[in-house]
Amino acid sequence: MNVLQVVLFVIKIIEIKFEMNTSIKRVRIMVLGDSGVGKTSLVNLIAHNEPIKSPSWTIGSSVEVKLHEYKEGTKEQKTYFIEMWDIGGSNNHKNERHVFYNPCHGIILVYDLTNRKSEEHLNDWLQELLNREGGNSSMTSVTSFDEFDPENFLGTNQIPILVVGTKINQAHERKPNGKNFATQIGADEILLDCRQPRYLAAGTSNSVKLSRFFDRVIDFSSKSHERFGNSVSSPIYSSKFTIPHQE
Ligand SMILES: Nc1nc2c(ncn2[C@@H]2O[C@H](COP(=O)(O)OP(=O)(O)OP(=O)(O)O)[C@@H](O)[C@H]2O)c(=O)[nH]1
Repeated sequence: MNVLQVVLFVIKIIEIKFEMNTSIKRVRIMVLGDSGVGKTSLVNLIAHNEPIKSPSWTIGSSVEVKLHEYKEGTKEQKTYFIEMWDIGGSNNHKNERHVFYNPCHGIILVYDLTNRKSEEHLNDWLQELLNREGGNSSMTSVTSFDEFDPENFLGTNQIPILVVGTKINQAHERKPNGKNFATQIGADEILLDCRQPRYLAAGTSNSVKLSRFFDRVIDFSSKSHERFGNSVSSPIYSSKFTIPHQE
């Protein structure tokens, strides 16, 4: 058994105990991006509303859980557990990472605003997840397409994606609207400093975007269950597609 298999085994046991102890449903989000962009810092801020003091290098993955009120303030309001799977960005584990990618009900793509390459790499991260080993083409909603088409991301059956740009406190310039990755895939984007809780404070546009994203993830998870039952896999893309390279 290698380290990743041991980690997965322990996670499975925790999940089984967790399910025995609670009737609250849970959904699972993958948090992806290059090493050092701030995934651990972001996930900690979202889960605990406070910055992490000294984030360590993530080996394999780590999981944080947050309680979320689905459709808060409406008759449909319901509490859910949001699992955020922080996947280590190091290339050392590139070949084994796919074991964490299933099931997946939503994706947070993280890049560093001071590191242009990290935004360009988001397409690779998306491809890696969507074409993951174990991806079952019979469960996907999209066939193949050569050119990126935002419609393929915006349909109600498509997996929700949120793009997050970190280290805004160090960023000097920002690409004009329309040139950034989030705009190209038609996803919501949040820009923040993960060390400052005010960026996700209640009532801010960022916190509204995050809450709306979690609601969409829950909708997507419910639809997956309706269509595919309690399958281990969730229906996400496994199609081949390309996103035009940014200048
Ligand atoms: N100034 C600033 N520093 C940040 C921000 N987010 C993260 N950092 C710092 O960036 C470094 C890397 O952050 P991590 O959260 O460990 O990055 P990661 O993406 O989880 O990295 P891996 O575990 O290697 O995949 C740490 O020193 C953080 O304190 C931010 O928004 N602003």
